[in-house]
Amino acid sequence: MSTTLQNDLLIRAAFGQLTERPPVWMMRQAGRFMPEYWEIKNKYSFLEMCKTPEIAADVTMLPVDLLGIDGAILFSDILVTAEAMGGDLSFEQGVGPRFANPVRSLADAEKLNTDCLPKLEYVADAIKVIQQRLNGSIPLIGFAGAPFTILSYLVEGASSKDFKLTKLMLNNEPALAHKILQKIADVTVEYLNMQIAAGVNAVQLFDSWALALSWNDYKEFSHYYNQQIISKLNRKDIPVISFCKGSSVFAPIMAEAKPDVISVDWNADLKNIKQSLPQGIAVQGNLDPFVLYADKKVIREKIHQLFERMRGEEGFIFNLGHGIMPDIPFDNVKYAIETVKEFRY
Ligand SMILES: Cc1c2[nH]c(c1CCC(=O)O)Cc1[nH]c(c(CCC(=O)O)c1C)Cc1[nH]c(c(CCC(=O)O)c1C)Cc1[nH]c(c(C)c1CCC(=O)O)C2
Repeated sequence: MSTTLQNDLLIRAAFGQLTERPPVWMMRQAGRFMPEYWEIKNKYSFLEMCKTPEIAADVTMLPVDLLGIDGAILFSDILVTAEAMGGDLSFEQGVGPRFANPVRSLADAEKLNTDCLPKLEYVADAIKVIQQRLNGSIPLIGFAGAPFTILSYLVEGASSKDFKLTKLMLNNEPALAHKILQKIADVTVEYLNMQIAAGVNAVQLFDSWALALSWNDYKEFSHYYNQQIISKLNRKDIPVISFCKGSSVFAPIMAEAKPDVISVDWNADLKNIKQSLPQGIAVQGNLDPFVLYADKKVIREKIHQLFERMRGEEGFIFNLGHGIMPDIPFDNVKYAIETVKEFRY
């Protein structure tokens, strides 16, 4: 697939090559910071948008057409796997995701359905529509949520600041947590392989809230499952990107799962992380997204600072350390992308 792309910078960098400039895409690049997103969002609910392939494709294409990024990311959400497994999911304005039936007991866990791939068929359909629209221009990145992060939403029933109930389960009922995590991992393998079969050019595993875990808990409740998933993907020429908040600390463990790319939050020095990893693993990141609120002069300086630090490093994809916030000015995002694209090593 990658050999036929007009712009394969992202794929080359993901496979550890030195590129003429860093490829750029941004987590949450199709979202509320774009007025054009709201034009669509005002007409449909978020889940309707995800589940209607033509609409998911329209939203996926917004940053492609308006920002000129080097990679498109499928418009969907990490929580669709949990919904397909039986989670009663809704997204409320200003509240975020909610599961009306949180999973907190063995009986709840047993109800989770792992035979749910047909319910996610709309994602494969969306991928096919998006690939027609992209028409070989840039790679399409598919994704899924990692089991620990999905578990946290299923247990808490909503976004959480401290993951109190989730950690209580890990500590008091580890066997229950493992039962749920294994079910999520099994679904995630099938789901990502479905996305690969439908035509994505790369996949990213989002373990956004791994940051909440201690070193040992990360190994036991997160890494163990991420490694299983990554080892079971039909990767061939499809690079696998592993993202978590906490990667500044967990990168050495993440590397053991053998992803092609580790996506790094903004706490660490990216070159130090890169050089500490086994040969051949690429890095993605790691601009603090809050920089995008600043003056353009500052945005430019911080991007160039990162690039100078990464000069000569093979396998570097520019991205943020986490997603774009909804109130970041569109103009600043566009400026940041132009700044990356003008740069040459
Ligand atoms: C934790 C997480 C979620 N979803 C996701 C993560 C992991 C990435 C991260 O850590 O930011 C991943 C995600 N969510 C969305 C995408 C689409 C592609 C992209 O542009 O990156 C991706 C890759 C769309 C979305 N997912 C959501 C929106 C906003 C929906 C709306 O319009 O109200 C979008 C565009 C809703 C969502 N979905 C989720 C939350 C917490 C929320 C509400 C809070 C928030 O908006 O940040 C769960």
